[in-house]
Amino acid sequence: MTKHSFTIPRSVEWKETYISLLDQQKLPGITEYIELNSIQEVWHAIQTLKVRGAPAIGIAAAFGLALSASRYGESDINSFLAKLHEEKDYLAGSRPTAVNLAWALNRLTASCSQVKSVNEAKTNLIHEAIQIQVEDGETCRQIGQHALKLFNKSDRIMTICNAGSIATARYGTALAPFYLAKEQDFPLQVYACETRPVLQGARLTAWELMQAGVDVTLITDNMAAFTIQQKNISAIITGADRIARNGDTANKIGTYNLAILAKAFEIPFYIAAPLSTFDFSIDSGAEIPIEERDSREITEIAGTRIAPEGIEVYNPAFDVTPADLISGIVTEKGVLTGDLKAGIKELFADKVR
Ligand SMILES: CSC[C@@H](O)[C@@H](O)C(=O)COP(=O)(O)O
Repeated sequence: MTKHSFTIPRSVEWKETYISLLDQQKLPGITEYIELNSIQEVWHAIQTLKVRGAPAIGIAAAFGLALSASRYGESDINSFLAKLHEEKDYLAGSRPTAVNLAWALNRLTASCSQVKSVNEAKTNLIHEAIQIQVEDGETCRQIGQHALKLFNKSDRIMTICNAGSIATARYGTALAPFYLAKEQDFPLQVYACETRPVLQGARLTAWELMQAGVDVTLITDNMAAFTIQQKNISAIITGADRIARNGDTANKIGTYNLAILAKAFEIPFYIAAPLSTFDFSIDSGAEIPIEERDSREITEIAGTRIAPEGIEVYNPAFDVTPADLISGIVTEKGVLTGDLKAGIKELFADKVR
């Protein structure tokens, strides 16, 4: 038993006949679990950010597909698998950027590649979805252990968005070192960017780190440069939604700004992500699909209009940080530094084209 154990609620829970989901849209004011009973409800929950963060999206989708398939009436395995693939494609379309979504769904269909009966397939799907969630918790802890070694006692670290416990099975990716630091009485201070337009930093990172007793200070996104200078920030760490073969990394909009600032201030800029966030099918970040979201995320704050009617809006949810601005990528296998393209190639040696 560690000295400090934290009790951040799980974002997704498998309940056999439904999925229980922490509604991240309502946080921090209301901690509410909703029941998802159909594949359409899972699609909608992902699309509307009730569940968000690359690994958590993958976990929710995996449970959604397993739940839906458990109710298929088909007795013929080929018709069952045809329907499974159709629903997999449907769920994969709920959000385009985080590759963990397709990765988790592919794992589910792969778990049925050798099955002989519908019952066997239904059992495998549920088992695989549970396994994805269990593995992700362990993976995130390993990421945290590797990331923590990058920091010194009393460092002040900046982050953006929420790559925390509720964005994963547990611990998070970029926030995992802060949980482990807390467990080990290793003092660190976190500066969280609020993360416009939908404020994952202010609503979620601030909330979950405070719950865990982590020393966290909230700033608006446009305070980043001044804060790095005034507060002597020693490093920046963020999560990722998709990493290309050359190390270019898509993450929440504003991440690229921070990477440029890190270079200007000569401090390290780290990405923390599991291997499931790497997309070996693409050579560079130019091939990453960037989600554009509803203009009201920008023209409104909490339902109140703040911009003139009729204004043109550009609302990309993610940006791509070029590999040459990234000092290191922390995975469950360790920290990649130097030539990221070569490091990634070695990490995925079995998948090299
Ligand atoms: C461990 S979560 C990693 C990323 O998914 C996270 O940093 C991020 O950008 C999330 O964006 P969101 O739009 O909230 O799903």
